[in-house]
Amino acid sequence: MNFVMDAHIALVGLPGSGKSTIGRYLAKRWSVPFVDVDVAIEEHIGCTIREFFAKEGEPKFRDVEQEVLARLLSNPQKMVVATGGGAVLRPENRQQLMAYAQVVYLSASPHEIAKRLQRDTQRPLLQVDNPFQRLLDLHAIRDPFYKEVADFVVAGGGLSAAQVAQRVAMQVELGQHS
Ligand SMILES: Nc1ncnc2c1ncn2[C@@H]1O[C@H](COP(=O)(O)OP(=O)(O)OP(=O)(O)O)[C@@H](O)[C@H]1O
Ligand SMILES: O=C(O)C1=C[C@@H](O)[C@@H](O)[C@H](O)C1
Ligand SMILES: [Mg+2]
Repeated sequence: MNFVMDAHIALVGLPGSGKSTIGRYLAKRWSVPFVDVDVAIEEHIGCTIREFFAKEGEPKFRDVEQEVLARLLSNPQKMVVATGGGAVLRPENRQQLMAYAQVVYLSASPHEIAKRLQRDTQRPLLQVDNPFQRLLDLHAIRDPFYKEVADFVVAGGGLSAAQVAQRVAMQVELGQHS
């Protein structure tokens, strides 16, 4: 594919919206590195995010997330970056994303995500009695932030991950030529 990335491509969206899955596909398509901020954070802290949440709490996690995200975005090598679902909560992160990346919001309904993640045990914020209600609450708070930072919003309702990835690729590649 003859597409030259002049900025990082960052994916934002709720937990389970497909950032890691679709990010990997895009990086392969464009032959650039893929970085999952959650994985980079786990390398930095030396344990899982779930363990870190339990030991240190969410505010400390957000400090680490901010530091790791800023470091990754300052890399001159252009990459596809899957952000953590809550990265947009901090204004500093929103500014960094808007300054150093083209941002794609993978918009998916809480209902669809709840179905996808029925058996998930790794996402600390969803280990509650009613994960669907939690997703509704997260969506209400975060949707305006995701939209604020996004250059593109791609809705994935009823599409497979491969189809969503295809849509994102088209939007970004067309955007470069418009
Ligand atoms: N469009 C889609 N249709 C169906 N399943 C999907 C779609 N996108 C992702 N999935 C599946 O949903 C699950 C969650 O996707 P993924 O881990 O990529 O989300 P994420 O946005 O990276 O989540 P997190 O913020 O928690 O890291 C995976 O099992 C993935 O295969
Ligand atoms: O939605 C969130 O706040 C989070 C999502 C994950 O990607 C991780 O960054 C962490 O579990 C927090
Ligand atoms: Mg992920």
